[in-house]
Amino acid sequence: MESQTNANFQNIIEIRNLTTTYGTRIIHDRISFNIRRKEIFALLGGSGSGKSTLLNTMIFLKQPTSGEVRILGQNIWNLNPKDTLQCKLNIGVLFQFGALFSSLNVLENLMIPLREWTNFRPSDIESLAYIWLTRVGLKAEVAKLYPNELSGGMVKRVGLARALALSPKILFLDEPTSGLDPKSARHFDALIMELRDLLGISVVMVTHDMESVKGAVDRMIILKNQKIFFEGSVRELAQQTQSLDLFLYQI
Ligand SMILES: Nc1ncnc2c1ncn2[C@@H]1O[C@H](COP(=O)(O)OP(=O)(O)OP(=O)(O)O)[C@@H](O)[C@H]1O
Repeated sequence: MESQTNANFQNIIEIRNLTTTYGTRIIHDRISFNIRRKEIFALLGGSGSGKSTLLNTMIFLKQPTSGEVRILGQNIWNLNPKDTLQCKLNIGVLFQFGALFSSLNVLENLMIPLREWTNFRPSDIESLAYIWLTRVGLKAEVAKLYPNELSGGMVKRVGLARALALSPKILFLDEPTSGLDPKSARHFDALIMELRDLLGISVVMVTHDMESVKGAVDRMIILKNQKIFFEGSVRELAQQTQSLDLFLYQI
């Protein structure tokens, strides 16, 4: 029997024989891999290798042609509407450009999911929004600013706070450090690791940032020619290649 939230599952996500297509074009050809609880997992590969498409199959944006995406034991593309909604509450997504509403200030942006999905009192929603703001390393004064008044790093942090607002079990990040200077990018990596430890979440990210891969990622897959070219840790990859740096930068 499928369990909805079996806390003992070692694999929080299981991809089984997954094939995705656009029209007649095959992007992934029967790929399988697992993502474990509390790990930071990267989807890597060259431009056009299908990283975003794969991420999209896990966040309800792209239906696979065949195969399964199992999250917490459930085949997510085979759920009834009520279970789909419940499953969506287990995931938080930070899109590449933050996806903040430009006409709303930071506090209002953060309160959106809490207003929509909880019955909390307005004063509690506001307090929670402030707590998340602090958790992602932003000061309370930032609450009143509008997105166009924020730096790139701050936009990412607000987007992160909003993705975490409903306490999801899995956080999906699309190119989290793109557009950030190297110092901000490493701070963002450190924040992701800290939040993973603090909240016990699993993190799945699409990235081109090889410093993130080397510094923050536990395991990864590398996509190539519709298949998984490599699956494992940075250390395992290093054992298979003469120059890890050269290899990673050539992906
Ligand atoms: N909506 C779509 N319709 C048709 N083809 C698409 C669509 N989205 C992506 N593709 C194609 O599917 C392939 C994989 O795209 P995808 O965006 O998943 O790759 P990616 O690895 O994330 O690329 P990048 O690193 O450049 O962002 C590409 O050839 C792309 O042109």
